[in-house]
Amino acid sequence: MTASAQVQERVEALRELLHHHAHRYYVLDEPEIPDAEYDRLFQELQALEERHPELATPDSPTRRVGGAVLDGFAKVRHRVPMLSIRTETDIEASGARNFDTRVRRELGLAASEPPVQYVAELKFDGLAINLRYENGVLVQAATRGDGEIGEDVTQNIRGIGQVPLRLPRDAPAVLEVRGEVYMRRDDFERLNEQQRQKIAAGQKNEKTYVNPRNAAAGAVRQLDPAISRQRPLSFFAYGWGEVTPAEQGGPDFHSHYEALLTLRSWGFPVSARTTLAQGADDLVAFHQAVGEERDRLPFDIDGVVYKVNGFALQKRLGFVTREPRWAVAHKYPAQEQLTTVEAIEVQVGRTGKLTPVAKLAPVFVGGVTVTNATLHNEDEARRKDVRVGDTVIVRRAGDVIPEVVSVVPDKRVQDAPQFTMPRRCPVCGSEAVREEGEADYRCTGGLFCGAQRKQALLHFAQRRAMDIEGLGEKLVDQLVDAGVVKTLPDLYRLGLANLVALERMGDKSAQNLLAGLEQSKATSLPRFLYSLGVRHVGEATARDLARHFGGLDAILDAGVEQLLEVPDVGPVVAESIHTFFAQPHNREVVEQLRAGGVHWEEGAPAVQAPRPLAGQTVVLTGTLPTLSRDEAKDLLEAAGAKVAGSVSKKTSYVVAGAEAGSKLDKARELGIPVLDEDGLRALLAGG
Ligand SMILES: NC(=O)c1ccc[n+]([C@@H]2O[C@H](COP(=O)([O-])OP(=O)(O)OC[C@H]3O[C@@H](n4cnc5c(N)ncnc54)[C@H](O)[C@@H]3O)[C@@H](O)[C@H]2O)c1
Ligand SMILES: [Zn+2]
Repeated sequence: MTASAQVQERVEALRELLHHHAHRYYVLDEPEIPDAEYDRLFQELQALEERHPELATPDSPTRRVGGAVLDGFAKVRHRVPMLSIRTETDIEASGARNFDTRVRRELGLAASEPPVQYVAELKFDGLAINLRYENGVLVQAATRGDGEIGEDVTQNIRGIGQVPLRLPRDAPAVLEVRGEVYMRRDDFERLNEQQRQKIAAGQKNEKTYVNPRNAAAGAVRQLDPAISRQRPLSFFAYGWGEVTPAEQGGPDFHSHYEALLTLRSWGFPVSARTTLAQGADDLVAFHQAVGEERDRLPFDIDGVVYKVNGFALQKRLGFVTREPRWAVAHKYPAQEQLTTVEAIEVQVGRTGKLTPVAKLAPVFVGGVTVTNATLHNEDEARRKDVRVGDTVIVRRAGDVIPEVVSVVPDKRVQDAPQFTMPRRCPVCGSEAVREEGEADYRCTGGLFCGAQRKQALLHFAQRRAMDIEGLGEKLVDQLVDAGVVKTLPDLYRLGLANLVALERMGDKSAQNLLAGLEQSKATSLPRFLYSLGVRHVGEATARDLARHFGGLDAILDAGVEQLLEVPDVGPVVAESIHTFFAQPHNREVVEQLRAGGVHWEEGAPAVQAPRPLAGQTVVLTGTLPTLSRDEAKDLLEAAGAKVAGSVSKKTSYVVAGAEAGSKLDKARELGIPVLDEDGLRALLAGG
């Protein structure tokens, strides 16, 4: 094989790959590889074509912009093509000099001539939109498409608050404004959190988005404008297309910067970071400064853009195929990279939440080396189907914890097992439970679990709990970090010697803390119960439990059924209390606290009317012959039932009177027992 046949083969392979990935990215909004990977392939092809011009073809990805138009949208032919921007490959700040050198050379400027003036802008990571205004009214919004023909997405763009629908009087008769539709990082995180909740609640057709750009593109190219409107989108203007010419009464601009300022005066958001720059030094400084700010920006950028400011100079520089010679994109380290998963571990948070975390082969993402990435929860880990050995895309943007966004499917290692969430806490071995409708598993060993130590101590010491004077966050950190306190009872074993050995702890504060601990021992049952930090047991529930059972032992041994008899305690709360006290380690801690001197006055169990309907849910519909709706409700609640407003699989009974409507139909459909007023009375009587 000759070298040139090899090169030709490589060129063809690259084109095929790039076509495939461009289609996934631009048309389907479902990229399979990170941008950095795409850019690498793209630049390899570009370099080969530059070295072997005979291999260039007009349909090469290097000659064409973006992707095709999605079915379902009307096509829009752009009056002025929407181009791409060349990327400077040297990502060091000094790479900016390459652009200035090229510009000066092409303009034939001698070294002695003054610096070229540029505009330096952020390169927003969203998607380009052309907004067309006629006589001051937004008439059309279109995506870039292949640069010549885009998609009409006017309905979806109208919903973006930052896009003006009307312009002031001094705007020209025809004005096309170009800019980027993007999603802020916080909006993106919130959207994905909502999506995860929906998935946890069993909504099958929902998905999470891989990054803000992808979420924005999906929202803009959403065929249902109602769904699109629920997606929080933002907009920045950075250019224009067709504009009424000056000789026909249009604006008479001479520079890019001047035009941007005017767009701003007409109500378009132009980034405050857009700056005039004199020569290469300013560009280098801009790249550096923005690079330092990047993590703190509220939105993703993948680089900065430099544009020659003066229109006269721009004209002299002109265009090559798909990009202007007067502009360049200068990138930063990519926020998404490929790496492999070495293990999947489960971490336990301060509050007991279990999070699956992928341990990665170290990879440089968004400017730092990353070795851990979150998989969020069981559903997400399964939906993405991440397995040990997989090649994955990792994303790290801003201060957000790095996450695995997707698996590269054709790199799956055979026989890698699917991930399963452990049913026990990996730190303390207590049961891990996932409550209905929740996305997360939680460790139930709150009093003993090493991961939850600090949280448990802080909660215990709170004023509304055991009220331990002088035990705040700093001291808890110190005590735990020094290994002096592991579980709650250790607090009552502290002596002066342990305390004064701590840094910055004087005799006096140590004495005060010991006194505070001593005082806290005399407490009340509700306070004590609350201080244990049982999930769903707030102060009110603690009080109800104490009143109902009278003493602690009855609570420790109560089954779910008995717990359900406590007013206001529903199935989720009952289950949580029961599971908590079923953990041997938690019970041990409670015993040790009592043995350590924590005490209260116990009462007698409350005498309770019988509650034959505890744990049942009843729906009322229609008019009953003698009981009013409120009376029926009171009777049911007094008997321990919950009265709900709608019928579901969980409904125990439906009580139907005259003119019962759809609730009755629903009950029949689901096979739920239907009672009349007599039936209701029999039920209340326990029969
Ligand atoms: N992951 C994949 O599979 C895949 C596939 C195709 C393309 N891509 C990515 O798409 C990008 C390249 O495609 P492109 O041609 O759309 O973009 P580009 O890099 O050529 O840049 C042009 C685009 O930059 C945007 N932009 C943001 N701020 C701007 C500003 N201040 N001034 C002017 N333009 C600004 C506009 O949307 C414009 O269309 C790359 O980042 C590439 O990695 C990824
Ligand atoms: Zn645990």
